[in-house]
Amino acid sequence: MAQRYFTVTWDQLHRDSKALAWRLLDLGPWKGVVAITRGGLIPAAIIARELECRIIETVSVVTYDEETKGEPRVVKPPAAAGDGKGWLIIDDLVDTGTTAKVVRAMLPHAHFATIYAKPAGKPLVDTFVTEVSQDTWILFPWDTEVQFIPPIAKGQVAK
Ligand SMILES: O=P(O)(O)OC[C@H]1O[C@H](OP(=O)(O)OP(=O)(O)O)[C@H](O)[C@@H]1O
Ligand SMILES: O=c1[nH]c(=O)c2nc[nH]c2[nH]1
Ligand SMILES: [Mg+2]
Repeated sequence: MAQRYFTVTWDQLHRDSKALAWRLLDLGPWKGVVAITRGGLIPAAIIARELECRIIETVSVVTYDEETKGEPRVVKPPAAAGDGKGWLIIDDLVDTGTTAKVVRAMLPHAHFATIYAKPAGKPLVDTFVTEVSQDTWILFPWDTEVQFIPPIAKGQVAK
């Protein structure tokens, strides 16, 4: 179980996705983008828009059920991307690197980019924007809602 949470708003996600696009701009041109569904879909759409890339392929890997990790299952391979040469793979984050390892094996010549990276998965990523600690769980805007939070003084647990 994560020790802390890092909440990402839609605004922040858009900003960080654009920051990633800036880092990728001079590394292209790209034949297309491979989005790792589902978490990579929205970042991939933002990045493809910024890089003026119209070709988007998907690869579906299921590794987690909420915060519980299981064996990675490839539900859909990235058929259009060949061995990955000239293609850009986008995911929202790398955590343990399990998903990245599976996708890299399918597309060994692609460039792998994520918005967020935790230390264990970082060596598997070519380009990322923000590092968070391994014990942090990132909460993405599609998994959360705005809700009432009690004042700090009321919410404190007695020590
Ligand atoms: O580095 P790892 O430990 O493999 O974790 C990272 C992966 O886990 C999440 O996907 P998830 O399996 O939850 O599927 P989803 O994208 O459909 O939510 C996330 O979107 C990454 O793809
Ligand atoms: O929403 C998520 N946040 C995370 O930190 C994470 N790590 C693996 N899979 C994840 N999904
Ligand atoms: Mg995912």
